[in-house]
Amino acid sequence: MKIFEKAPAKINLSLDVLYKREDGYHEVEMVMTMVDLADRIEMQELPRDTIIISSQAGYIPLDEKNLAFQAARLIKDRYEVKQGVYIHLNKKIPVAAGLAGGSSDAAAALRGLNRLWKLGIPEKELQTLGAELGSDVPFCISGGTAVARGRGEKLEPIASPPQCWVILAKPPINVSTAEIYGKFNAKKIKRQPSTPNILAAIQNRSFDKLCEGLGNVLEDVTLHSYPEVRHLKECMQRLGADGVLMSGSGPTVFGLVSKEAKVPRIYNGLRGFCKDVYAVRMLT
Ligand SMILES: C[C@](O)(CO)[C@H](O)COP(=O)(O)OP(=O)(O)OC[C@H]1O[C@@H](n2ccc(N)nc2=O)[C@H](O)[C@@H]1O
Ligand SMILES: Nc1ncnc2c1ncn2[C@@H]1O[C@H](COP(=O)(O)OP(=O)(O)OP(=O)(O)O)[C@@H](O)[C@H]1O
Repeated sequence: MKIFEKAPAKINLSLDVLYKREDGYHEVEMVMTMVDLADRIEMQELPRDTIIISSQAGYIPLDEKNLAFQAARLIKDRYEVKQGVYIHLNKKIPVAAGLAGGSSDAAAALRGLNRLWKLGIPEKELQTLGAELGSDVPFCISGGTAVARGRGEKLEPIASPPQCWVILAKPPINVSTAEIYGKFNAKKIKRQPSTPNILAAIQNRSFDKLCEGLGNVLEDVTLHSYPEVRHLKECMQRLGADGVLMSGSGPTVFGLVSKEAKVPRIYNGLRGFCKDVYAVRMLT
């Protein structure tokens, strides 16, 4: 049997860091939502006890470093599944971009293998498993829009933001999440927390307040270390996006745009100097 799962990209509408924890992770509070830029994952059962990963993308690991491989191994070990699986990743989400591409693949593999092997694992339990693979994986299991707390695994689903266009642009650099959290100094934050403002904007269905409320405390760290990200953010603002923010630890910058007529101008303006540009919708 062969099954398919979609693995959409996420963006952070807010990202507040409360403090650094004893375990080295940071306690966060953030609002995340999905956009309709997605990898497509194909899973096929193998009679042999093996996990094989392939992808059309030449630039991701295909061995045990791949998060989809780790997801398959975890579910096989935990539920004593003897069959194997062949997983093909049709990558569309740029890698190491701050869009949770690998995390979403891992979540899609957990959801898909739960179906393929008829394990009947409830969603909450899949999220607990996912947390062993990465902080963004639990959110990617359920998707939608949610407030994430803890290190990202404590989720509270909320209403979707007002519908709009999302323009994503990734400069040609890779940014390590560990490096950015490592350089972040919680004591030096100048900004007010953004999460309450985003929650209020969503509750009031106000696109303007959503744009005003956008905030990510990791942005200053990445913009300081990688000036090309700052340049991209300034370009997107100049081209007329209504609200602009870096997603996650970067380097992807997203712009929210309410009027469809403005999208081609911003898209084409960015494409002039940046290869990875996407105009997508939020997934509601
Ligand atoms: C930046 C975000 O993408 C925002 O959604 C997430 O907070 C990071 O999620 P992720 O990439 O799934 O992160 P993980 O793979 O769990 O962790 C990568 C590294 O980021 C740092 N990390 C991650 C999450 C967190 N709450 N605090 C941290 O300090 C840790 O150094 C960790 O070693
Ligand atoms: N299935 C996968 N797809 C993409 N990258 C993967 C995958 N599995 C492992 N990786 C590795 O994970 C690293 C981070 O890639 P990913 O695209 O998940 O980053 P990201 O979008 O910044 O994630 P996040 O937003 O969760 O921090 C890369 O170095 C990549 O080699």
